[in-house]
Amino acid sequence: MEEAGRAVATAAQRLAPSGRVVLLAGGGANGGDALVAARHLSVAGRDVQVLAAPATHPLTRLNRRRLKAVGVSPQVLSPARLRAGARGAALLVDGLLGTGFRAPLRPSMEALIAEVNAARAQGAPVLAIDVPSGLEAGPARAAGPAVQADATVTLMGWKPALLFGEAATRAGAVDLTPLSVPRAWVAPEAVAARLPDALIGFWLPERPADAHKGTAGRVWVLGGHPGTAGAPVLAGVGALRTGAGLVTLHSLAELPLLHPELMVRRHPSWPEALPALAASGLPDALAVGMGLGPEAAEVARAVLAWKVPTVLDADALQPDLAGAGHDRCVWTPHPGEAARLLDVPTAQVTGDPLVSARALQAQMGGVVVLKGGPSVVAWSGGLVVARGGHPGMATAGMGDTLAGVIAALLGQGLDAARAALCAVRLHARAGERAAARHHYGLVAGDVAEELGGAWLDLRATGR
Ligand SMILES: NC(=O)C1=CN([C@@H]2O[C@H](COP(=O)(O)OP(=O)(O)OC[C@H]3O[C@@H](n4cnc5c(N)ncnc54)[C@H](OP(=O)(O)O)[C@@H]3O)[C@@H](O)[C@H]2O)[C@@H](O)CC1
Ligand SMILES: Nc1ncnc2c1ncn2[C@@H]1O[C@H](COP(=O)(O)OP(=O)(O)O)[C@@H](O)[C@H]1O
Repeated sequence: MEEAGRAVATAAQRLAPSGRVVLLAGGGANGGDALVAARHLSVAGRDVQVLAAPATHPLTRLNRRRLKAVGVSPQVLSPARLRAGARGAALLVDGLLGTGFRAPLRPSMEALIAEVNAARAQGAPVLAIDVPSGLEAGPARAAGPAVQADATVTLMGWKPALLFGEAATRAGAVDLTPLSVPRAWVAPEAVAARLPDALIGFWLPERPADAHKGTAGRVWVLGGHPGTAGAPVLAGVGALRTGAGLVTLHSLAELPLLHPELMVRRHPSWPEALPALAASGLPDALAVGMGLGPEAAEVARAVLAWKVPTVLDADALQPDLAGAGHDRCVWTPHPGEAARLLDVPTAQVTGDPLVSARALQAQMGGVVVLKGGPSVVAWSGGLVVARGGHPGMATAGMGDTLAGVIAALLGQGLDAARAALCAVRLHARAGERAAARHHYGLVAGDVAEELGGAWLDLRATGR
């Protein structure tokens, strides 16, 4: 609590370097963090006003005494006092409710939260401690009445509510403060790891000066069907723009020859094509499913038996492939496809993407990328929530490009988990770059064009 409160005080100093700081302390440990912050701010010479509920947590009681010892006496917390105190305040610090909050909100607390939001509307910025009050830390569901913060200092780990859905917009800019506490103390809500760009940049493969197209990864894309013939092309371009040396598209459909760098082979039927392909020498990686149509599950089952590093996307994401995955395969469902695999409503997937991603990984094996804004990567050793991306990426074909990016990294020798983690971040970074030019008008091809630049951005942070 001491470390947490000090981090909150530091953030408060940064957000409001002068003026009166009003700190709101609930009865639990979240309120205790606010009391510690108030002490540090007061000792630093800041004008602080503390409105506190009766303390129920022993450390919160202790920190109330410590605060009094430096000459600050908390006032009783009430909506009227909050309204009066917020007038002219440089900053409101919300320590009403943290991870101990369980919905539904009691009316007395709802009135306080309404006052905080009214004060913010009048111009007082709000800094939330751990999670904005009124948000349950765990689920990613839409918030009921909750504090709208400008910034949040979250403690120990990212809470799902700060990452997904409408609730995440309540937190403003989030800063993570890791605390030096035993792992066992980390609240179960604080499970979502986010990888630094520097680590992704470090993992991206370097190639020697004498590299040639045969050493930069041979990738096959199996997909396309009349009406969805563009999907494998987008995956192929994604693979090329991620550095794959040789990319061949295999399809029963006639594919648009928009990119002469892509090799295209049209086959009469999959039952004829698959044995011939296997006999011709397997590639370093493959992506299967993009626009492939009704035969996708059978094609996917056949190629999984090849044990080549494989991305399974779109039509290849079928429940009857459960358990057919191997440790070099990556499944890339969006929430609708994830719901089909898990046989649950889509809202259940989007309501708890972390739990859904774990369940999918257990069901399908290998690595799962549950796509969205943001995406979740799950493998047997961990779970990571990706950074970045842009809402302009919500457009058809974006996932096809990602499948190609993953395949290219698999083909360049990354293991499945690292290929997925690097690809998702590369794709998101490329989306951010493309959005700077195209905003909501960006299309999958624009993202592919930015993949090289995104790679350089990430590598610059990683070396
Ligand atoms: N774990 C650690 O190591 C560390 C944890 N840390 C901090 O502890 C925080 C968690 O603290 P916590 O567990 O004491 O709970 P907390 O968020 O203060 O909520 C309890 C209060 O909420 C109230 N309340 C609950 N539901 C309600 C409702 N529906 N409607 C209205 N009120 C409701 C409940 O009231 P009661 O039920 O007691 O009347 C009680 O007053 C965490 O977020 C972080 O900030 C840091 O110090 C770092 C180390
Ligand atoms: N709002 C967003 N923020 C960040 N990334 C997004 C957002 N919307 C979509 N994406 C990304 O775009 C891709 C969409 O994939 P998908 O739905 O499979 O597209 P398609 O099936 O049309 O190819 C995913 O990688 C997803 O993470």
